[in-house]
Amino acid sequence: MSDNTPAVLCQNVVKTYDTGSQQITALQGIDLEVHVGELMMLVGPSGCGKTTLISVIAGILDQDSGLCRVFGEDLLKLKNDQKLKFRAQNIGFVFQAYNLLPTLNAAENVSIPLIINGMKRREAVRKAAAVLEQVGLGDRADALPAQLSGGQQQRVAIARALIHSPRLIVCDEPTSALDHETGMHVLELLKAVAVDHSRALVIVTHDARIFGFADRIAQMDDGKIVRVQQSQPSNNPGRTEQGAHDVT
Ligand SMILES: Nc1ncnc2c1ncn2[C@@H]1O[C@H](COP(=O)(O)OP(=O)(O)OP(=O)(O)O)[C@@H](O)[C@H]1O
Repeated sequence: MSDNTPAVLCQNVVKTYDTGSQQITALQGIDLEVHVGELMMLVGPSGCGKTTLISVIAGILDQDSGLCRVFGEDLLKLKNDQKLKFRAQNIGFVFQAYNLLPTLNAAENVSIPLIINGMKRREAVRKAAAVLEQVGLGDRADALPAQLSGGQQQRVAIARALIHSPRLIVCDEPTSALDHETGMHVLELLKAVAVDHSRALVIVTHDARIFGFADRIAQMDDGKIVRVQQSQPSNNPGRTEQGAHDVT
């Protein structure tokens, strides 16, 4: 990988879902580049393809055509076990529905990426408790997902995406269940990771309160990227999109 290899490179990415009765083209030729050290937000109306796009980027879904590379790696070209390994080492994903394992407690859920990457269970759970502390859940490490509120489950999911220090973190609506203060804290944590300069973040959001954390904002509509805006530096991350301006 050369120094200027982007964290994410999508070229003419197309994805169609076949439901049997109909075909839905969710991505209609996406071109997108996310730089290393960048926090890119993806915004757009419901159903425009945001979750589909980040699922392709994270190697959870295969595109039908077009190119998608993550840190120079074309995930479509990897065999299944290689792809799983690449994802486990390099990508953290925060799902919209959190996807926590119901029979594992918070610390055990957060420890999963470390265990997949070969760490001993006891050490992984100990590290997980420390990351839970960072997201304000130090006292809920033993709780099962069903014993946690939606916002607490969301923070467990965020801790799980961060724990193995992946180079790419992809989040689907990471603040949807969080109050203002907790949402800002979580974004500060995520942003601090991206500022590391060897990593990148892609965040799907409808939450105007967090637009100010973005370096750039990509606007999607009907399966396409229609605009990419540079976010202006601001000391007020709670500002809205009016503060962004077009990149030309
Ligand atoms: N598994 C699936 N099978 C069939 N169609 C799907 C599937 N997943 C998504 N779609 C369709 O693909 C299109 C894009 O969906 P997607 O979830 O990517 O949009 P989105 O922008 O993330 O929406 P939202 O903001 O509501 O989460 C929609 O028309 C949706 O109905």
